[in-house]
Amino acid sequence: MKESIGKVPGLAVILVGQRRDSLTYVRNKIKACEEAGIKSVVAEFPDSCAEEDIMTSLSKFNEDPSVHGILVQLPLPEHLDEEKILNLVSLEKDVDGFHPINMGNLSMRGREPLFVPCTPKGCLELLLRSGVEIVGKKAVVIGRSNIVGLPIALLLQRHHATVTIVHACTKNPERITCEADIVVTAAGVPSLIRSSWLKPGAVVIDVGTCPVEVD
Ligand SMILES: NC(=O)C1=CN([C@@H]2O[C@H](COP(=O)(O)OP(=O)(O)OC[C@H]3O[C@@H](n4cnc5c(N)ncnc54)[C@H](OP(=O)(O)O)[C@@H]3O)[C@@H](O)[C@H]2O)C=CC1
Ligand SMILES: Nc1nc(=O)c2c([nH]1)NC[C@@H]1CN(c3ccc(C(=O)N[C@@H](CCC(=O)O)C(=O)O)cc3)C=[N+]21
Repeated sequence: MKESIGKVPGLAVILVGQRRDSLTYVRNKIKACEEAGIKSVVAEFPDSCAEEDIMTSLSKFNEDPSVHGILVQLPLPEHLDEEKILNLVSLEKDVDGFHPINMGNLSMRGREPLFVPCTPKGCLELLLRSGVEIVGKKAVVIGRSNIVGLPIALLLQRHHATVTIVHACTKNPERITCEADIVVTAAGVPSLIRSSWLKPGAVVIDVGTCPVEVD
């Protein structure tokens, strides 16, 4: 990085609590940073920490010129106000793309967000690099979370697909998915999609990961 852009980019990660999945994801991110020549720092807080502690740490990262990107690992413990915390992340450092202004710009025509959430961006990239036509196609996204389902749906719409979102309250989801040319599923429910849910030849991306017990 230093050689190619003359600077060492810095990533700051805020990690609250000891969730096993979060620890794994953060470890993977740090490893990816090392491989890419990005300097990373992790600010770790106990589950019981005060909101103020996180806000103070975030403000420091916002002002630190050696930090170019900030990630707040989600989910946060219940007692913390996710909205308040994510709102404080500087727009220019919001590499997750979770700030409401970045999400808002993603959803508006003619606007460009500074960052797009990485998993949705990866899904779109996968479709584009695989030569899947998106314009005018029927796409169904299963899940509407802020970090996966919603931004994927918005991205597909930006690429001129006709998008339907299926969620936990959707009646007869099978009838909707079986008409889709493209299905992106991110519900976190294993074995939700059966073959009868899909049109032959449909392109399917399964974003979901689900831990299963093996003996
Ligand atoms: N590979 C990757 O990079 C990533 C993978 N993931 C994985 O993707 C999955 C989704 O993650 P995330 O979006 O954070 O999860 P959330 O739990 O926040 O959201 C799940 C979504 O799925 C919907 N849903 C739940 N059950 C059903 C159902 N039976 N039928 C239809 N829709 C349903 C929910 O609907 P409702 O809104 O109505 O409750 C909700 O919108 C998880 O398995 C997660 O591990 C997540 C991030 C990155
Ligand atoms: N601020 C924030 N940003 C996130 O990007 C974010 C988050 N919070 N909270 C939780 C979700 C979940 N998430 C995943 C990332 C990678 C895999 C992934 O790569 N899974 C590997 C396995 C990884 C492993 O277990 O070693 C796989 O499916 O092959 C899954 C899920 C990111 N999230």
